[in-house]
Amino acid sequence: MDRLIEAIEAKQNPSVVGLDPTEALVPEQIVASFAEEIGEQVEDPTEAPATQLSVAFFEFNRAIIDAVADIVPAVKPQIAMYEALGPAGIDAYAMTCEYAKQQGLYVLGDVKRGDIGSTAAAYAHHLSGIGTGEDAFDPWHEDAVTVNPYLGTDGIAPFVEAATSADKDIFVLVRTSNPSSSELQELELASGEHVYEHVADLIEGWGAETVGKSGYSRVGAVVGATHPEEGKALRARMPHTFFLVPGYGAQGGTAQGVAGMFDKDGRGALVNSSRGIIGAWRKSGKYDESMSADDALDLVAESAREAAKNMRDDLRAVLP
Ligand SMILES: O=C(O)c1cc(=O)[nH]c(=O)n1[C@@H]1O[C@H](COP(=O)(O)O)[C@@H](O)[C@H]1O
Repeated sequence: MDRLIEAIEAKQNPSVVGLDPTEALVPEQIVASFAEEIGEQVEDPTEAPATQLSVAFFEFNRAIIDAVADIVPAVKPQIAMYEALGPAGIDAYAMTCEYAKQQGLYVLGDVKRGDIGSTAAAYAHHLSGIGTGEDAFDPWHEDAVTVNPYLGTDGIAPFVEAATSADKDIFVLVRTSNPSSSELQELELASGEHVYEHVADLIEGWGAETVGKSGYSRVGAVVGATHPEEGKALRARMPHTFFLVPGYGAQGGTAQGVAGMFDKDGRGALVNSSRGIIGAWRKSGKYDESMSADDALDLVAESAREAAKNMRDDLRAVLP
């Protein structure tokens, strides 16, 4: 987590841009501009739409990354958006991670994995890559991944091990931002605490051996921006755990609401916005269906930069 914290301090910005492209979030002329090129490349014409959209996702992401790389410390590509398109989408995901890393950004792969120990060990290759020494190969280019704790310690341990040996991190779901998160997470245990509080305590334990010079461990927690009070209490309960805080913007989370999730020095949390940044072009009032693909990409980039700056300034305003 020390690397992430250094990156946040260098940019004086505890926010991350979520790269969650969908067909609706990419201006249609950008997608259309790849029709001819893709039509010539694919053998099976039924593959063309998914391949075309995947290429468009990558170009869209690249424009956004170029526009925000000097402002934000990190990006969080959400793999679901890419997996939806099959193998071409997965390529676009990995290429996005690689490009972001080349631009000096910390890449948080939102893959939300979790399984029995032997399978978790395979998923943990997201962090450790494959091969060793001269044959080492990292197909994913992620600095961290999100993990689901439902399977308990043996579903987490392989990720902690891989993170430790590769100098990377994980973020484990604790109190998620979605409306029905309370169905399980708020259940009360015999001890009187809630399930999510018990998960919080487990996370402090899972990370205990990996606390870095920043005072935070490699095992972070995901705490939704839509739960300001619980987030504040979790901050006190989890002194060595860095928070990923999604749910800002599109889901209603605000800078005031997340302020309590930072520590007394204004560190300890990274706030995510995806649609609020990458879809900002739709609210710019400048989009026109007849504009060229290049102009649309410029608008996407310029609007994302503006939205990322506004988010940074909003967060700075509530931090010490
Ligand atoms: O792990 C996450 O990042 C996550 C956890 C959570 O509790 N809520 C949540 O929204 N997310 C992710 O954060 C992103 C939020 O996107 P926006 O609502 O568009 O900003 C999506 O990629 C979600 O999958």
